[in-house]
Formats: sequence, structure tokens, C-alpha cells
Amino acid sequence: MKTATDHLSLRDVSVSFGGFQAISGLSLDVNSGELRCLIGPNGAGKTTALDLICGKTRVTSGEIRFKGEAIHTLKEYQIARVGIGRKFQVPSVFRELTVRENLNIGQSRNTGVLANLVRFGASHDDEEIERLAVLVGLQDDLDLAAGHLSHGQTQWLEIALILAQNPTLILMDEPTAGMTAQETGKTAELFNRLRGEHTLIVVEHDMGFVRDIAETISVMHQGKLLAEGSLEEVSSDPRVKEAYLGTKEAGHA
Ligand SMILES: Nc1ncnc2c1ncn2[C@@H]1O[C@H](COP(=O)(O)OP(=O)(O)OP(=O)(O)O)[C@@H](O)[C@H]1O
Repeated sequence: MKTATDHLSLRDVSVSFGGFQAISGLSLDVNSGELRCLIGPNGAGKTTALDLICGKTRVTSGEIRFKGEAIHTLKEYQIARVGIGRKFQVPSVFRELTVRENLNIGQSRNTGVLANLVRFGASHDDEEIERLAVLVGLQDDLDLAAGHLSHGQTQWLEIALILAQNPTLILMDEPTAGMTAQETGKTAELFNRLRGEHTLIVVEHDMGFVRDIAETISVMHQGKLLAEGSLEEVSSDPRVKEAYLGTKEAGHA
């Protein structure tokens, strides 16, 4: 049932690719300011679920509502405009530009017609860039070319670029992939700072990271929602254990 606090709601959503049912009757509710982890074995449909929410892929049936409005009929750019940002696995930063220049571009993208009319001026932009850099831990690297950042720092810059758009809901697909343990730890700290301010849906395989950030975990399997609850609840669920059996991630949930 939909409640007053529901922020994002997927109702009986299905999608098939040429007859293959990748998502099948998926219903999911995420509350405002919540950090929801989405886990499941390879091929469970996690990335496809994010693709459906951000409009990259169209639902075959069912509906997706965001802040009470149906969004599954909107185009990708319209969904971005209603406040849904997506971080893809491959960063889209300009490697030859500095961190500050990248953030400047990210900032200038955050300008609707009204914002352009009442432009705040350079000092506000600079303050906002500083704020974003501090938030993601890049305040000492503002004048460094993005190409010289470590893998983890590049991911944080990418996150800052998404934050520059000030989305209400942020979708993150395996944000810690390829990160060192230290970078993963810092990313967990960052996500813990973002929760409340933004709603986050995080697809992740690294269960140590999930443990550090999780409130509610939704487990997908074969295009369906298999279980939902705290890490303790889902990891002791026999259906979840069975779903992971025979995969390389067996025993990690
Ligand atoms: N465009 C597409 N065309 C055909 N099949 C697709 C397409 N996109 C995804 N699939 C299939 O849908 C299923 C779900 O894929 P998806 O990438 O959403 O899983 P996942 O849970 O994110 O997996 P992983 O953890 O490995 O990233 C897979 O069997 C995949 O091969």
C-alpha cells in the first residue's frame, strides 16, 4: 500500500527484452531521505530496475510514481528534471579539465529557465563548488586535472557532479566497484552524510560496504523482489541464501 511518506513507488513493474522477462511484477517503495540498498545475485535485474526508474528503459507494464506523479511515461530528460539523478559505472568527467572546472560545468547544467533569469553570480557558484568539493573530500584537489585523480576520487567527482544538479533521488550502480578498501570506507562515510538530504538507491555487491551504509535492504532475484529488511533479516532468510547458492557471491549476503 502507498503511504503518505512514499517517495518512490514501483507497482507491479515488468519489462521484457524480446520475450525475456528481466523484471517481473516488481513492487518497491522507498521513502524520502532513505538510503536503500538493492542487492541480489548476478542477473537479478538490479541495473534494469535503475534503468526503469531513470527512464533509460521503458516498463512493459506496471507503473512508477515519484512524489505521487507517474513517471514511467516520461522521457529520460524529463525524469532528470523532476529530481532523479543517476550515477553510472563509467564516470563522465572531463579528464583534461580541473576538478573545479568540471564542477563549474556541473553547476551550469543546473540552470533551468528561472535559474538563468535570477542567476546568483560567480561568488555563489564558487561557494557551492567549495561545498561540493568538501562534501566529497576533494577540497585539496580543486586545481588538479581530473585525469590525475585516483579511481576513487574520480568516482567522488562524478558523485559531486550529480549533486550539483541537486537531485532529490540519486541512483547509484555499484559505486565502489574497483575502489580500494580505504576508498570504499570513505565512500560509506560520504553516503552516510548524504542520507536524509537525498534519497539514495544503491546497487552493490560489496557486502562490507552494504553493512556500513544499510538501513533497509531489498533483495532481488530473477526479476522479482525476494526479501526486504535489515541486513540481519535478509542474510538469515533461507530464500536469500538459496538465491545466492551456486553464484560466486555465495555466502556474501
Ligand atoms: N537490453 C537488454 N537486452 C536483453 N537482455 C537484457 C538487457 N538488459 C538486461 N538484460 C538481461 O536482464 C537480466 C537482468 O540484468 P541486470 O543487468 O539488470 O542484472 P543485475 O542484477 O544488475 O546483474 P549484475 O549484478 O550482474 O550487474 C540479465 O539476464 C540480463 O542479461
